[in-house]
Amino acid sequence: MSGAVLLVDDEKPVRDALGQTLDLAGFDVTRAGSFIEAVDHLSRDFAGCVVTDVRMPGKDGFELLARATSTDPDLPVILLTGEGDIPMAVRAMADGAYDFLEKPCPPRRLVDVVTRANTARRLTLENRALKARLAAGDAAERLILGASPQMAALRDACRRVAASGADVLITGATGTGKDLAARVIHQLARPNQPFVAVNCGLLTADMVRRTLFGSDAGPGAFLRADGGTLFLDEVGAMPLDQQVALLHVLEERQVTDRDGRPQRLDLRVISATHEDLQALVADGRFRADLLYRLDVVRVELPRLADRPEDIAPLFRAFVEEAARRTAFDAPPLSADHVAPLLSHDWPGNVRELRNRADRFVVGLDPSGAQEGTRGLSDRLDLVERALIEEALARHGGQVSAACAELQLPRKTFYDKVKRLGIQLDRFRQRGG
Ligand SMILES: Nc1ncnc2c1ncn2[C@@H]1O[C@H](COP(=O)(O)OP(=O)(O)OP(=O)(O)O)[C@@H](O)[C@H]1O
Repeated sequence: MSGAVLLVDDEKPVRDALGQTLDLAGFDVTRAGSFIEAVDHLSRDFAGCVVTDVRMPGKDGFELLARATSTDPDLPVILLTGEGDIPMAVRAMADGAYDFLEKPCPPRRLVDVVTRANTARRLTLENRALKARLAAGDAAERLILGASPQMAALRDACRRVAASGADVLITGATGTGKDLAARVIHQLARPNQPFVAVNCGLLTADMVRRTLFGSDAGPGAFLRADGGTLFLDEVGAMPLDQQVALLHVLEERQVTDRDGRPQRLDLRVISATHEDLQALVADGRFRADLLYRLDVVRVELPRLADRPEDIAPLFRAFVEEAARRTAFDAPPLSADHVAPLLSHDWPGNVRELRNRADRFVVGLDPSGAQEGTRGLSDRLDLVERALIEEALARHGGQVSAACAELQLPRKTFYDKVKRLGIQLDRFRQRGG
């Protein structure tokens, strides 16, 4: 997990001693006795750093530095210098050397410098991979992570559904990615158009009516989503009388505006539920005709525990993302961290895994592996930020609703948003 080191020194005893120190510190060490032996290992995706002696018979360490920087200017090269070589080594820093170490080098210093170099290297490679993914893939590829067959099938399903224009029902347990799948379908089919999300589970009957059809406060979600996508989350919680009204709009594809004039709608409706709608129909809590109308195309999301091969890669991706978001370093992940993830059954699915990654990055991991590496105020900031962001997400970015839920005066809320670097825009519903 600590990364690779290409260790180059012509003197075997030095190579052995330094190599052993690095082995013990957990690095994956490749040893080379000369420039010629070393060059074959240099590549643009080498996942670590080079530690090379300066003085070697034949081509020396400076020539290896030149070759490494021409292969990849971001590959860290650490020079091992004798006493007389320091002025040259200092000049070599200007030519792109990462650092230099004077021989004999204390093990602790060697490990520190290599750890720093490899952290920088990991970030470089991650950024490159992210940029490549962003440049290469469509929204399904960019946003839906996971190499399991179920996730490949989900990406395909989103593409097919997007191309079809049909209304969609997304089913799956909490945190499996229903909201994400809806946004991906929208992005693939109607990018740059409004995406309006209504969470039927959070609203009273009267609020559902006003949110969907409008009120004195403004036009309803149908009109706001016109041209784009209306996402009805937790549709199983919709009150029965609103189900009738919804069915009517879905069939007629028109609503009346505030002046009572009929307006034709061009939008896709995506509904989502974690409930068994058929069972709700049997219970008399959901209309069979509405279910039939919503369920034109169905996308089912698998539980995380049913695709265990995705758990560790997703956790890594979320740790890296949390590190970028919080400006904390991503702590190294060892097998000790990954094993408990695989034995857990993840009732909260991907959301739970993502929250666990957030806690891991700030040292609140339940294994205690990172305990003590962050100060108390850093940890409290993260908890505060998570609670505020969750409230904003729940209320579609509406500050007054988030303040009410968190019982915070508006000014205090804005002070915290500023201090914690929360971007309110991220939570505002487009078109909403
Ligand atoms: N395959 C995936 N790749 C990347 N992120 C994912 C994936 N699946 C889910 N997520 C992330 O997990 C979190 C939960 O997903 P989401 O909100 O879409 O779940 P949900 O099924 O709508 O949950 P709920 O039913 O509780 O509303 C989000 O942060 C989402 O981006």
